[in-house]
Amino acid sequence: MQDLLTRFLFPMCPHLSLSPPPPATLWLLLPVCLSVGPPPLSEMKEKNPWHSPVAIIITVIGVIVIVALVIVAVLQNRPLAQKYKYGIVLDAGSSHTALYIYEWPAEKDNNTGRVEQKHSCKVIGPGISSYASAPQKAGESLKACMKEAEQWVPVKRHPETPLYLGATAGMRLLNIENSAASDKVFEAVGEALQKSPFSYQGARILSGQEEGAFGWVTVNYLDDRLSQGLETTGALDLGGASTQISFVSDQYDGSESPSNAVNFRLYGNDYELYTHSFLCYGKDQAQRLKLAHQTQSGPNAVEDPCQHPGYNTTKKYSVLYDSPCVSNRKPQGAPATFLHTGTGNVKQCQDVVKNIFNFTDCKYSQCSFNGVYQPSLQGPFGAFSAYYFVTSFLNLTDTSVPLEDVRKKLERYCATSWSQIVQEHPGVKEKYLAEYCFSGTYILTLLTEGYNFTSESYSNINFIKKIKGSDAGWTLGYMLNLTNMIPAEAPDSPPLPHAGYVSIVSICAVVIFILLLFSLRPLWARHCKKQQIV
Ligand SMILES: Nc1nc2c(ncn2[C@@H]2O[C@H](COP(=O)(O)OP(=O)(O)OP(=O)(O)O)[C@@H](O)[C@H]2O)c(=O)[nH]1
Repeated sequence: MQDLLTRFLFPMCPHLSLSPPPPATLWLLLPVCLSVGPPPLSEMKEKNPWHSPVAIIITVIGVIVIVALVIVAVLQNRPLAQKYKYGIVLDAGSSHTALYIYEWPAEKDNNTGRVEQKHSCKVIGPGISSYASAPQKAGESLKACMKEAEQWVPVKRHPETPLYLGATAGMRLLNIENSAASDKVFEAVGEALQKSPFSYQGARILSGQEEGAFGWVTVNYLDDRLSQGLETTGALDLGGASTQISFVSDQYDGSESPSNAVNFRLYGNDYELYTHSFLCYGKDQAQRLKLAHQTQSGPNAVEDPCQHPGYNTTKKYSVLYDSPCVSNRKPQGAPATFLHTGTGNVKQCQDVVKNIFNFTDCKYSQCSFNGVYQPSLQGPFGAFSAYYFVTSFLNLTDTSVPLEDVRKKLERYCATSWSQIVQEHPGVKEKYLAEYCFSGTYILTLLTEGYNFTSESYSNINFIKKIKGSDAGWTLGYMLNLTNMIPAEAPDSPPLPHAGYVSIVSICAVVIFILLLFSLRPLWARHCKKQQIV
């Protein structure tokens, strides 16, 4: 382009220069050429207005002003080197504890930077509620993950990084059963966490409602539905000891069954959320409920349609009934153990599973089960935790597959002999392998008969583990809430990005310079005439 200007423009404006100026200034000289206009042919060789001091001074000042403006624009709006803040949440669940480290840009105003999961660590051993008889061990069990966290969070950020521990259904049950033991576990856990270099903010039991609501916040935050005010996704969480359902329904304003309502104002939008947590209906406790139903009469042996043919193991009554979910049903005079064998029949398994639900009692306009109000299902749903573990193992995450085909697939899986199942999945823990037939059947029963998903609405469910790299679960929503990371009102966003500011300032500078040259046109004309007279 510069070559073109040198070759074609300057011959057309010979009054500007005897020799072409340096290429970088060609563009700046172009408006001068156009504004001044060519002098009479006779003068072309003798008079060159560019050689006048006025022209040189104006050009130099113009160039300096433009360069200065562009430098100021670039420096003023230069994005700062990215610095991060961190937050840590320990999810003390019934089956195990997991630690999550979250990270977000430090320089964002109003805490509006996007929060992402940086790392997670699975604590070795059972959930903290299992340490009721040896509370110190609950604290010790967290040490390895806490050490890992110290390495993931930069040392200079340690003192300002908040550390929270939230306990769910396992501790809810222990608290019901033995509140003194639950306090001791929290004491031991608190002592261990206070020794960490982070800013420990305390440990507490989340209510079922909080667990459901924060799971819903997590899913919708990660999907950017809250910040953009889009239709929200419902959240289905299946834990070991409890299960949660949370969604927004046009039909629900909190007037019917107000205890299921949670109100949020997020990014300038109001949400009236329906949420319910069913204690004892997590995957592990539901299996206890089912086995308790099967052992009502205290038999020596149980033939279980939810176990594979060929499965057989001896189980203790004392272990099976060691939970507040079933302890009051322990059969009198039962033997110490029973032989648990499998027949692998899904239809019969579903019939047994249905016994743990009460589908008939309902004092509201409509219910899910156990007399709990539930408005009509609405919108898409994200199903996570054990919903995902089980459906992904069984290859059932594709909800566009008709429910009938899903049932047939499960039927074939349950009917497969136990020895074949063990042989085909050498890397999977036997504890999990022994559960998938029951868990798959339980999930289908809970969704269709419990929550009333139909063959049609079933396809609105997405079985998910992570969203954009962060685990789906209540922990992120909990931290966002405690650190006020979601503003109630929509934050003001800068009208332009950095590159936009620089471009606009540069364009304005060039335009001002051209206008300046045009405004000096009469002066140029006089100057040229003077030269002519001389
Ligand atoms: N198959 C399989 N099951 C898992 C895995 N991890 C956890 N589970 C089981 O899935 C169920 C749900 O796990 P979590 O979401 O961690 O539940 P939790 O937090 O312990 O339980 P709650 O306190 O009720 O929330 C439990 O029965 C776990 O034993 C896994 O990797 N594979």
